[in-house]
Amino acid sequence: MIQVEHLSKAFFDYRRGWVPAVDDVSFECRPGEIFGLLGPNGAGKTTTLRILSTVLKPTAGRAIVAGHDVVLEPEEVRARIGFMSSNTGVYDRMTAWELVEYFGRLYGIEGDALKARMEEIFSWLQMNEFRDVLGSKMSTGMRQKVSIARTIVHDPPVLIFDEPTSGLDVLVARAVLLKIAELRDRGKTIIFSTHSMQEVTKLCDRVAIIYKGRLQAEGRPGELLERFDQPDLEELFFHLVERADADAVASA
Ligand SMILES: Nc1ncnc2c1ncn2[C@@H]1O[C@H](COP(=O)(O)OP(=O)(O)OP(=O)(O)O)[C@@H](O)[C@H]1O
Repeated sequence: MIQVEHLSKAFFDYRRGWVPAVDDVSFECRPGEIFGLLGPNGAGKTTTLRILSTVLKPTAGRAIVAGHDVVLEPEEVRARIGFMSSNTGVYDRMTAWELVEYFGRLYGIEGDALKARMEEIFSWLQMNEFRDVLGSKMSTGMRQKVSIARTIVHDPPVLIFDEPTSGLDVLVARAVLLKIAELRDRGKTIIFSTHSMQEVTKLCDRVAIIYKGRLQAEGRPGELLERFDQPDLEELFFHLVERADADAVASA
């Protein structure tokens, strides 16, 4: 379970001054649910996910992840989450098996328990045929599977994916999304960021549309279309962006 309450994060930038990357954002993600953060470039998605994964501290507000406050108990949070971003890579000189084993050990899993968990993951992700392939020799699809494997090796209840399909071809992207859906069906709490309406429509139980750091709307996709009287997610998105821009002009 993830609870985000009035979360804000501002960065100081010499050119732009204080940039409110995340501005008073609140939402909740529940177990067995995929929650999508949908927004354009620079909307504040990555900053939000970095706060949830304890990489960044918020300027204001709070976030509780798997029962622990991200600022007050970061280690408790880190033990209970898997965070995958485009930086969650593989190492050129380690094989698939060695890399996942290495991360398993970092999470404190050892011996038979680690071996059993790895066998389960390698077969679930169909990674057995490239167990012994070095990172430097892997295809993009293989690398993405290894990234998922290292993210879930400690079987965390909460999974945070920052644009997990960015830069992937349609086949690899589809395989990743199917695995994320399976993790949801196993009862995980999943949050992921995307700028793809299609991914949200296909995958998300609930979505938060974020623009310029602010949450513009949040709810089940179908419910949102009804609430704002829009025919599809794309139209809804443009409607919310135009409304936010008009509000910004009016209050300037
Ligand atoms: N370390 C930083 N220093 C200064 N500004 C930052 C920093 N990190 C993010 N920002 C700014 O905060 C805003 C939100 O950025 P963020 O990366 O969270 O957006 P995003 O929705 O993830 O976008 P993208 O889809 O491009 O990754 C942007 O204006 C960005 O330039």
